[in-house]
Amino acid sequence: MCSSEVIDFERQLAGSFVQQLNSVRQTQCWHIMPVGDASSLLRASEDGDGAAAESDQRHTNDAGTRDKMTAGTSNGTVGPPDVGATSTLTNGFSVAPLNGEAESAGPAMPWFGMDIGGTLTKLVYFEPTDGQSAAEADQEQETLTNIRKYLKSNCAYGDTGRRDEHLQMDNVRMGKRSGTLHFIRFPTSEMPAFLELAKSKGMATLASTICATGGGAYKFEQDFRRVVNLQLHKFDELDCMIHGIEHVEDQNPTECYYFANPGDQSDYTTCPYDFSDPYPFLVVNIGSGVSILAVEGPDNYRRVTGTSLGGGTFLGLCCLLTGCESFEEAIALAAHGNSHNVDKLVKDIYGGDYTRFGLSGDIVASSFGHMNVSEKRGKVSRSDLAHATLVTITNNIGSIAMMVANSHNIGKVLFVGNFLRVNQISMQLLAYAMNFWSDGKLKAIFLQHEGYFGAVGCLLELLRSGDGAEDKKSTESKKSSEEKTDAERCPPAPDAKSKPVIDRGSSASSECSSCGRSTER
Ligand SMILES: Nc1ncnc2c1ncn2[C@@H]1O[C@H](COP(=O)(O)OP(=O)(O)OP(=O)(O)O)[C@@H](O)[C@H]1O
Ligand SMILES: CC(C)(CO)[C@@H](O)C(=O)NCCC(=O)O
Repeated sequence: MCSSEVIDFERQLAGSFVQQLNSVRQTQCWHIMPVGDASSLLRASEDGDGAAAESDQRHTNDAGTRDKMTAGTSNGTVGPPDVGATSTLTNGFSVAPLNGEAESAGPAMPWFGMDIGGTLTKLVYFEPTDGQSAAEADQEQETLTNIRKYLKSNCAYGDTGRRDEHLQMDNVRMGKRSGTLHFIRFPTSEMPAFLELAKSKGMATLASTICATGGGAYKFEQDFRRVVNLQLHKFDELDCMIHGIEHVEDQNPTECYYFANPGDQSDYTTCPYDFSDPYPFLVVNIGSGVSILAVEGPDNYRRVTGTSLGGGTFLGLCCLLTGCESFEEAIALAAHGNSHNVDKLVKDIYGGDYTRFGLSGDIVASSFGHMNVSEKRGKVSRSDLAHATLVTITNNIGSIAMMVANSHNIGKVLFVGNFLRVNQISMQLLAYAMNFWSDGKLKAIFLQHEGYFGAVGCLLELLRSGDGAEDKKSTESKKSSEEKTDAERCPPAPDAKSKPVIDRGSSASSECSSCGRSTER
């Protein structure tokens, strides 16, 4: 994955990360946030002003919180499109307002979408702003008003819940309503405290529909019922993510962006990517683990493969190796480290290049390959270890994404997931590697709302399914037989024992869980 340029690039990254932070702040690149956003335990209490002040400090820009493209682009084409009689928003995009009184179609408020992941829970809250009808206002319970006020007046909830104010989307269309989308996250490990907090805010008294996706929608279903008397309506996490991406991108012309000069290690300029002709594209969702999806058209995608070496691996290994306590701390350490003190390069083995197979001497031959020598172990810093861990995980994901893109003949690769949060090093490395190894044919595309698409898509699924009264996987019925899993293709034999099937993609052959026969994909 690495070349001499990658190596130099990584080196420079380490040295110049602080400089980057400063320069991107000057160019209003909102997604680069100062480190130190350390989370601790979520308490069932409000932080109020103090927390909001802490959060405000992390913003790179007070007014136009989503205008990272405006000053950072090279082509000058950035900004809201000319959409005629629409409202232009402070956050850089526009939507047509609803005419007249708001339509009351859709499930009862409040509208939440929740993605309960292996590491982080993402919550989106939709606040209608298209003018409440008198009837709606009368119906609104005091509890609901209080919850709305509580969510909106804080940027931190307890010690670990955070509202990502810089991602807020105003005048966004959801179903037949328009309003503001708020983005909130907290560690999934704090779910018990979150449920107690929700209970203390009166959620149990609201007969509302809560839709949820992610593995935790299944894992915590009983807890939601027991603690807050809520029945979860569950939706598939990958359906939700794809729909969330398409909807957010549709509402925000600057959602997608790419590095203008991925081959130039000193140029951090980003440009909005025009995603109006999207198909086919690859989605690499880097969460705790990694899922890679090939999207051929609307409601036509397939999970091609995945890897367990993802964001959770980076964080877990970093905590073990450096004693750090949070993702933010791990990223801050990595920014000051040098992975070459940890990794063994081709030239460490060959004394130079391995020319026959085009391997430059500066390519990493073996990640962490120096660490078997006690003298070298004695010399590495915590930062070097953090940097090497980040580079190892990132390069591995990039390498798998490249192989999948090439084998499926797909040129656009969307990288999403919270691993990329405040993680300029990985984004830059992915952009560089994709470009370098494909001779510029593959484009790495990043999205502003990184890890929130599942939660947005989940709320959309609720609206699509009317009152959300039944669990459904929205695209299930549309899957072609090629996309279906063995169990879906073959109806279970009456006496079939359930045998796990690992679906790692089209080239894999596996055994059908139902009939036991070998299947080629
Ligand atoms: N504040 C944070 N706390 C913990 N991890 C964070 C934080 N910010 C970013 N991360 C990174 O994001 C990853 C989780 O990303 P994401 O929320 O997209 O996945 P998830 O939904 O929890 O996991 P999965 O989809 O595999 O169930 C973590 O493993 C870590 O690398
Ligand atoms: C299990 C999920 C889908 C949960 O989001 C994710 O963590 C993942 O895709 N992990 C990688 C699993 C694999 O090895 O394919």
